[in-house]
Amino acid sequence: TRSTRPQRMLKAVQKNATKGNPQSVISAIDYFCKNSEWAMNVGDEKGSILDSVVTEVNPSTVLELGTYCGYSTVRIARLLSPGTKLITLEFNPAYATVARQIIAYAGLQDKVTLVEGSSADLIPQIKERFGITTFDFIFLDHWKDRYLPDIKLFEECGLLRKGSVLLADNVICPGAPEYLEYVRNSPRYESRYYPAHLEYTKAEDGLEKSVFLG
Ligand SMILES: O=C(NCCNC(=O)c1cc(-c2ccc(F)cc2)cc(O)c1O)c1cc(O)ncn1
Ligand SMILES: [Mg+2]
Repeated sequence: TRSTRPQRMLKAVQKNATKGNPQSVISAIDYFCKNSEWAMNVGDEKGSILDSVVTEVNPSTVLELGTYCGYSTVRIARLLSPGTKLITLEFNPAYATVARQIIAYAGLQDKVTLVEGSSADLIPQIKERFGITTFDFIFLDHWKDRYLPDIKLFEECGLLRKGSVLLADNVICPGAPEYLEYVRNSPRYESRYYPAHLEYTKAEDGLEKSVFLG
């Protein structure tokens, strides 16, 4: 039977990247998406903004919602201080299987805990299952209609502290209008929009960075 796009992306990484070299994995995926098949990775333009925010925050506790093939997982994990791990949630088992292999090819498996399941189920379990009190940095890149309910869940579960940084992909395309309205109008967040483009295209998109004020 025909391979899937994530499987073809993995093959491209195994063919064109160097094992244990995260930058070469990132470049191989971007090359595949620009020259072979578009895929919904955060991409190089928004990825550079992600890099700068992660570097600025230098987080000790990190959560990513929406692993997909692990592109942004590799981008984030390669910047973390030694001993720091990130938790990434993926609902789709086929995506998770490819992501584990791409993360391992980059040599970052010891810095990543990939959990399969829905954010609605997993967020309330995080404190107990992973011994986390609060997150320093959260990257939202999963189902766009889950951004708002999940940020409310973070608040309810006490997973945010004064200064926690949330960075959301695709706030313009496909869009997360209710989430934007919430973080931009809530007195509990300081929000800033980083304009960019939908990965590998000229369509408008961007990242929204929101700092929890406590
Ligand atoms: O599709 C699941 N997650 C990906 C969420 N991410 C996106 O949907 C996403 C989409 C786009 C996008 C933009 C323009 C366009 F024309 C088509 C797609 C871009 C992005 O950067 C994303 O991040 C999924 C499946 C499943 O079965 N269970 C749980 N989650
Ligand atoms: Mg995205």
